Amino acid sequence: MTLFKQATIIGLGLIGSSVARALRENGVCEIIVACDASPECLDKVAELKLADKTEADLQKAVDGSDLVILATPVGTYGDIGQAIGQALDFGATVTDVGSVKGCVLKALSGVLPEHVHLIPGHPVAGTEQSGPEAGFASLFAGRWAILTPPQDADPEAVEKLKKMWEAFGSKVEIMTPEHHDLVLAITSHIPHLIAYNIVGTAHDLEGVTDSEVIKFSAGGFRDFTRIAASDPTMWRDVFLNNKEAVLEMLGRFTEDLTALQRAIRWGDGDALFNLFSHTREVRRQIIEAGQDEEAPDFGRPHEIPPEKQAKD
Ligand SMILES: NC(=O)c1ccc[n+]([C@@H]2O[C@H](COP(=O)([O-])OP(=O)(O)OC[C@H]3O[C@@H](n4cnc5c(N)ncnc54)[C@H](O)[C@@H]3O)[C@@H](O)[C@H]2O)c1
Ligand SMILES: O=C(O)C(=O)C[C@]1(C(=O)O)C=C[C@@H](O)C=C1
Repeated sequence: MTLFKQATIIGLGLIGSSVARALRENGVCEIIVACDASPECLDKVAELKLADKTEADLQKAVDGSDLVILATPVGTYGDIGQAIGQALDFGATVTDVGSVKGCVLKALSGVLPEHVHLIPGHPVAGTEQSGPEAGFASLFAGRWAILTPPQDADPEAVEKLKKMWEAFGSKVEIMTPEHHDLVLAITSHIPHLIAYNIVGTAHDLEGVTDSEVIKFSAGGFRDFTRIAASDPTMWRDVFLNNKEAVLEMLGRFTEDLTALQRAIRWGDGDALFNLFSHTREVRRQIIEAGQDEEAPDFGRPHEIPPEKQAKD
């Protein structure tokens, strides 16, 4: 289904390159232009034939495109917006895939011209890997794509973008950026913070325990190390740009952790057992939802091709 004439993707890492593959595989646009700050990345994109054209210059890259997708760390948006603003085609749609949404309008609405449709987006799908080789076309299939259009957004432009994500196999939900950032703070951002912290603490203990923390790391810790291997630049920008929601959710998390600490100290087995039973039920519900085609499937595992999976 051809929805756009020419799509420019800025940032051809894991997500941008997956978008390029999905655009092509599903015939969503006629021409794909790839733009990235890294010459090595653009060389790889050309070698993998992920785009019809590679272009290092931001203004040249967006010229003639009716769709521009930002797929760089969210902290880069302001500078990119400044650079492309005057070069955008009349009536073009500008969207993004960033993990934080409140910051997008703040960074871009002042620097983009009035004639473009700015519709922020976020595919809730990813892996811990980075770069154009890590991407794959089916990354978004069966996953949510969240759009956070401004209140005065053009309904036709929103609908077209919704159709693009649906063509990739995603289910689309529309919400406010504030709601997005609060929900994702607890379901995605804090889990990453916890993983970074526990792996960091364990690494610090290495000296004390004579390397045994890593040597005897059990399944649970290994799962944390996968998440803690995620891209440092991307996640630095997530936390700096979703500060309020993350700090609010972290406050609640810390209170609950203190309650657990107290239960352990005072031997309150019932409190521990009740919480662990409840969380087991949450997991069961998530798995069930993932298997039910009609239900939300946040818990459904990715169909990650074997060659793109984390190596243990
Ligand atoms: N990794 C995930 O699981 C995931 C999931 C959903 C959304 N996201 C979001 O997608 C975006 C990209 O993440 P990723 O995982 O693909 O990262 P990545 O590190 O794999 O790729 C980012 C690419 O952007 C390029 N880049 C950086 N600054 C640039 C600039 N100023 N101009 C042009 N190119 C620039 C880099 O060279 C790199 O090729 C982020 O905003 C992230 O929050 C990531
Ligand atoms: O599966 C993973 O490795 C991810 O971290 C993906 C994940 C997530 O937290 O679920 C990470 C960041 C995103 O913005 C969306 C998805």
